[in-house]
Amino acid sequence: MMPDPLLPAASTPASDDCACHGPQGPEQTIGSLLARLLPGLSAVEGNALCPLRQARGRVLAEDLVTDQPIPSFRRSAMDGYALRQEDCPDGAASLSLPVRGRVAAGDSGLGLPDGPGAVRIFTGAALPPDCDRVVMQEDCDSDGSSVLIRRIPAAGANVRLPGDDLAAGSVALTAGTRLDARHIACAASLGLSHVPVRRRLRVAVLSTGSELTEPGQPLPPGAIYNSNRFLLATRLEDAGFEVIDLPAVSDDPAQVQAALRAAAACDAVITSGGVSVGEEDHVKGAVLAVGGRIDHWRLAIKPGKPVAVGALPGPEGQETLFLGLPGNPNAVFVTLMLIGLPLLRALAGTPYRPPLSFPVRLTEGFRRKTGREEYVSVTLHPGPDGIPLASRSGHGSSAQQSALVAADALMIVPAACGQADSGMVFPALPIA
Ligand SMILES: Nc1nc2c(c(=O)[nH]1)N[C@H]1C(S)=C(S)[C@@H](COP(=O)(O)OP(=O)(O)OC[C@H]3O[C@@H](n4cnc5c(N)ncnc54)[C@H](O)[C@@H]3O)O[C@H]1N2
Ligand code: MOO
Repeated sequence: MMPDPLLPAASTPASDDCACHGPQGPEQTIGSLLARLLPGLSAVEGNALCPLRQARGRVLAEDLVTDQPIPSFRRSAMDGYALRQEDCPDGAASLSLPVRGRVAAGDSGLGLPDGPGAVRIFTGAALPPDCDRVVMQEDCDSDGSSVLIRRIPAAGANVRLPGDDLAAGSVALTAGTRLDARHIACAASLGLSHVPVRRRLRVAVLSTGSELTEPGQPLPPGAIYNSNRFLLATRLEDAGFEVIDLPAVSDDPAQVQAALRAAAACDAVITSGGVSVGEEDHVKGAVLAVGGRIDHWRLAIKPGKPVAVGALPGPEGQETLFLGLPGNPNAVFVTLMLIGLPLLRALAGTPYRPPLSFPVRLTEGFRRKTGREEYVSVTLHPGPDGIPLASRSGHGSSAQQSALVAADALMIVPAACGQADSGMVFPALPIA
């Protein structure tokens, strides 16, 4: 059977995907969770034509096909002289020709008059129809009226052919591409002033916790500042989504339910906190109380074990993706990156691509509990053999935000590894 391109490469069959059975039931791997969820997600409806200068971060709704070859005419790749085949004798060491024309970028094609001759030409200019090569001016001496060519170029030298970049009829940009400067420039080179894009995904962000105080306010005893709200909103905006930034709610079932009901009008709802097993963890219960469901809970990763994925009933009968992330800030960062963003991108119309890791070498060993794959915040330094050296940037707590702030990458320690020794090589994911 051909692998489904949507599914993560590391996906495992649904029947045996439990990395660990805790008292609350199985914990899933990231690969198995994405493999289950991604095929069921389809992109939001609603396309628009977007001016190029506003298209950054938007998702292309259709393939862009070029009807013209790019470039559309033969042009010079160098400043120099355009030559005809018949003026370039085989095996000659050098050649002197009268200069019989001049063509700069933007001039329309110019033919050579009869008789031997070269045409002064500049980079990007249309090649005269009867010429087939260009000699760089560094290989010539000229007084303006004639040119001595010291190195005779081969046929086709320094000529860009029509379709050299893209042949007519080829796909220049594929549907689902999240547009950055490269893609926008490519669309411009096709002559497009607007591109078809998908509607921007609307994602509601709700932080829960009676201990939360907004930055700028005095901090009462026992309280902390709400940082997850800013982490989530900023990261989601960076990813190109429209963020509906809701005020935090206390650990109160009625408040959480009311906020979820309102948030369900968006395409997806992400909460932080209140998703674990304590009596003050009301998020999963609130999802059920408003008529939603929890399909998955608990991942075999550290940080980020208690992650709930499900759906909320939307106001028009549609299902709104629900993602309940844990409260610890580093768990929010990791689970948003590894679970949240892939799911949201699928809703936004971007096909899943597994993250690309690179190898790093651990500098100082540490012991750890087995059973969960761990994403360790590390700083990187150049290594003698080209493999970066990785040092843990904290003590491994998912509440230690300073470790994440200092980190260059997340080093991935496999679930079965109980002793990560100095010198061992692990895969890592870049943070940015
Ligand atoms: N008996 C158990 N207790 C816990 C377990 C467990 O399996 N059994 N799992 C632990 C793990 S792992 C995590 S992660 C946390 C997640 O719990 P919650 O999702 O219920 O999160 P909270 O308890 O609400 O908060 C955890 C921690 O994070 C701080 N927090 C919460 N929201 C914010 C915010 N917006 N900005 C900054 N910091 C926030 C909160 O004050 C707590 O310190 O559960 C463990 N417990
Ligand atoms: O998932 Mo928790 O983040 O391990 O502390």
